[in-house]
Amino acid sequence: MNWEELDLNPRIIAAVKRANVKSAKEILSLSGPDLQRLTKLSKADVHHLHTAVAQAYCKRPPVTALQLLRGECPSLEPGHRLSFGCPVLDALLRGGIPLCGITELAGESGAGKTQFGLQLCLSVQYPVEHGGLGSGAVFICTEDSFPIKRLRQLIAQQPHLREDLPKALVRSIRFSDNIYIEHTADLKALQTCISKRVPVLLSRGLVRLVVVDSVAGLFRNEFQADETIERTRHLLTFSSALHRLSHTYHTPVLCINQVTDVVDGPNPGRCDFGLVESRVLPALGLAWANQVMVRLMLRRLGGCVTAGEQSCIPRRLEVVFAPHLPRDSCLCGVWLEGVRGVPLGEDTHREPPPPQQQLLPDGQVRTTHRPAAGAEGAEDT
Ligand SMILES: Nc1ncnc2c1ncn2[C@@H]1O[C@H](COP(=O)(O)OP(=O)(O)OP(=O)(O)O)[C@@H](O)[C@H]1O
Repeated sequence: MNWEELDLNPRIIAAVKRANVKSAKEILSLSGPDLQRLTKLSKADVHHLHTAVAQAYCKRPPVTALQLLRGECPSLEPGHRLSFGCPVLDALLRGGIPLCGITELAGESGAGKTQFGLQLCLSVQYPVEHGGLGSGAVFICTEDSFPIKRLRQLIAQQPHLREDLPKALVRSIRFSDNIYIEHTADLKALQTCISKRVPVLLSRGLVRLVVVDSVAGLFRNEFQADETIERTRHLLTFSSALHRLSHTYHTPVLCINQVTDVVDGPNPGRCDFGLVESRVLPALGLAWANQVMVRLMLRRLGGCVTAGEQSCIPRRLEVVFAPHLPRDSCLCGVWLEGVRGVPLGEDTHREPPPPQQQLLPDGQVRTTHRPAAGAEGAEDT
């Protein structure tokens, strides 16, 4: 921060420099009494300091609609995205997940969706030049309790995942201090969290990523099959609150979603975004799909993929739709150190045999999927 540009008495600026306060963010997130203690300034001086810094921030040029559309932010490089911390995944998503709008990650249970969410909570904390946003994350759990053991493991393994970064930088970040965990057991609690608690964290600059794990559970549980209009109304209220937060604070929002089985086979009348071949579709239907800017699908495949001494069940991360991306996919795995893509050429993935098709007496075709040799009961190691 260039303190000399602020409309402040040089005495106050000197006190701030003496106290080693370096950024406007630090000033705005400290309370008056804390700033007084640090700078040894009077209450009136601290009030002037807070006001001058806040005014300087308000004078930043407004973001235009075109900038929002391109994912640009005046203080960031145009098109800056939140990196996954893995070159293969980042290449698929052209840098990572966009800063504006809702990114959905759908997949079956055990696909590794939560692992992706946790990894983003860590990568957001790296400085902008290393693909992060230099801030924390808020992780909203709606069903299961927060996987704290796995988070600790991922933090301990960060030097291995981010081998591209200086070890001292990785060790200097206090990852667990910057992840705010919220548990919301019902829709009312979720709305309160999104409309009251999350904005406080965002406005204080404490977080720059919102993860909701997951969206489907609460909306499925709280409404009966004949209450679709009411459910859609709540869904739209929820999604518009997320959009407001994302656009106001230029913050990526990751919504984890479950999938539903396709029971009636391919149906040309149903809008499933080219996923007609799939046996599962993201939950919550078209009303929710229209609120999502980027839809990603994560699938567990058969077979096994190895890297060094580790092996795991391969996953395919697929871009279903996104305004800036083609339909594409990449192979990845959930390893001890986190989610990583498998680069082409290093692909040791053994594909399972192709599905067998059998014509039944009633004219229908039965498809049987067989696991790869040696993959039955395979577990990630
Ligand atoms: N320590 C670990 N090392 C390697 N892989 C792990 C580790 N912990 C979890 N996994 C992998 O991640 C998978 C679970 O991932 P995750 O909990 O993210 O799934 P999910 O898609 O969120 O499932 P659900 O919808 O049931 O919550 C496990 O099946 C396992 O393959």
